[in-house]
Amino acid sequence: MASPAIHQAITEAAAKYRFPEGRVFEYGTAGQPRTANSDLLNTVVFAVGLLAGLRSKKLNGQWIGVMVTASHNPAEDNGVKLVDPMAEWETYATKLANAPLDKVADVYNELIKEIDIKMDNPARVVFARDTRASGSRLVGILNAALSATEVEFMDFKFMTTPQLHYIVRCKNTLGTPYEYGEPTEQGYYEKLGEAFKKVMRSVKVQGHLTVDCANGVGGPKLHELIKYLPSAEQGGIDIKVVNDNVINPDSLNFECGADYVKTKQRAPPSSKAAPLERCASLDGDADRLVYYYIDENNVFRLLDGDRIATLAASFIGDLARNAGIAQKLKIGVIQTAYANGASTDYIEKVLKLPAVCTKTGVKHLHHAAMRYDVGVYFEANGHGTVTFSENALKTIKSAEPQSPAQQQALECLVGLTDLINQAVGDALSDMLLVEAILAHKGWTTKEWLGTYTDLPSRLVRVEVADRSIFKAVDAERKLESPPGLQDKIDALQSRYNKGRSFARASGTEDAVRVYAEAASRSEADDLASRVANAVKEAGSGGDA
Ligand SMILES: CC(=O)N[C@H]1[C@@H](OP(=O)(O)O)O[C@H](CO)[C@@H](O)[C@@H]1O
Ligand SMILES: [Mg+2]
Repeated sequence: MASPAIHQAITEAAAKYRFPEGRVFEYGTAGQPRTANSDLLNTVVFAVGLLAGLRSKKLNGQWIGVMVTASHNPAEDNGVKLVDPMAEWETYATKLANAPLDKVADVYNELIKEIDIKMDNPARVVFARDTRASGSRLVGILNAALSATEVEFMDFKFMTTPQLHYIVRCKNTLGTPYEYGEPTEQGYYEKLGEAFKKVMRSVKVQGHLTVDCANGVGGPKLHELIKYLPSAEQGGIDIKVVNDNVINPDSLNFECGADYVKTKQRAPPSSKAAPLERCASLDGDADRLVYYYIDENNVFRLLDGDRIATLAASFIGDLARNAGIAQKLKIGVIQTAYANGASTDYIEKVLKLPAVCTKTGVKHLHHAAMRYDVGVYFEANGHGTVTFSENALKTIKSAEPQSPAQQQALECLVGLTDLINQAVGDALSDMLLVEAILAHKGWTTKEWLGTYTDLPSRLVRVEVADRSIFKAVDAERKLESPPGLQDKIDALQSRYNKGRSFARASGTEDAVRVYAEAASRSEADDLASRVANAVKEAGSGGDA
């Protein structure tokens, strides 16, 4: 039980908010309630603050992170993510967030009993926010919840989501053999800068890179990171930062950023990049990254998360072989059903690595990646990273090189384990990884694109009356409900050369997403629209 003083403090603090009438909050794909109107979030953020404290107590005072962001979504949206998501805690969060405000303290007490929390344990929380205007108000609410429950906390102000993950990992490993780094923003830049220098010891980046920061928190943070990187003359990267306006809050994710580029399949209209210039886009909280360029025929060429995954897996595989430790490292690539079929083929047939498909949402990919010594995971939209197991770290760090070539490969691998943010997908760290790999391979984006040819694909959003009737199975590649719809999709896709299509309810939007790919653009479009029609019919109660 909470002390009567805490119970009262919670009730008093909660009395300042108004529960949004008729609203039920749910957890989405990213474990993050998000809403188009940030005013509705007050009570959710308050609940998340209470819960973060409980979670920390449950873990004997481990630091828990809370990030206030709505990522790639419009500027007026906001949301909140817990660093260290745990599936069963999502139900607790839902309970707290949906409790009437005068009952929040009672529900808090019920949870203490249900989760069996020792109230004498310390509770520690760190939080940060992206550049959204509503962020400061929401952080104030977090502050109120944490203060009411006497939780120790640190406000890291503006940060990218991966930076906050980094801080949490550093704080929780401090003084252990797995110490991750200095738990400060500067520590983050220093770690990446040092690691990048190590990985780049024998090579040079060719040409320059233009980075579109979605007018989000990634802009100022990239400017900062650049100070810790070797300059172009020293063999480092010549980075041109664009869309780094955080003064005008409405420009966030507006006609720019990784989500715009991936979904619209085009460069931001503001882009001034010349043909063949290497470009990258981050999303609003800098945990997604995509690359692209305009080719000599003025055609837009996208290098998305699938491409980053295949590039990283191929490079790390080569390094492991060159270092003489390939037999000791089990490498796997984790994707979702949205990965282009050509990338999966390339992973299995050319790289000869296992390709695993999980449900959408990085929490699922991350989990699956941890089953490998080196787990490369990326969503097609550009969110991902590489995880190294304890065994991998030990093998890499203790291997005795038998030749200068082996030594070089080992040093590079050691550098990669520091360069890659193993806590979470991190656009800034992933960008340095891609730049380093291209430099090592001596590749331009054109050669990178040439590794395989994407199958034309189409993603369609279908609005239905009730998306909850669409129940997916088999890593969300098949629907078990509504009855009969999957048979229809199967029949449709079998009519197209290399046809593959699936439908699943979005976890973040009130819609069903339909994906289709096939050998040609017209076939992919046709398949997508037919499956979308079947979904629409089934969703309106018609005969599927
Ligand atoms: C097709 C697609 O890109 N889906 C996205 C989207 O999830 P949905 O459940 O599809 O709405 O948002 C998630 C959170 O950002 C992201 O992890 C996921 O990849
Ligand atoms: Mg994001």
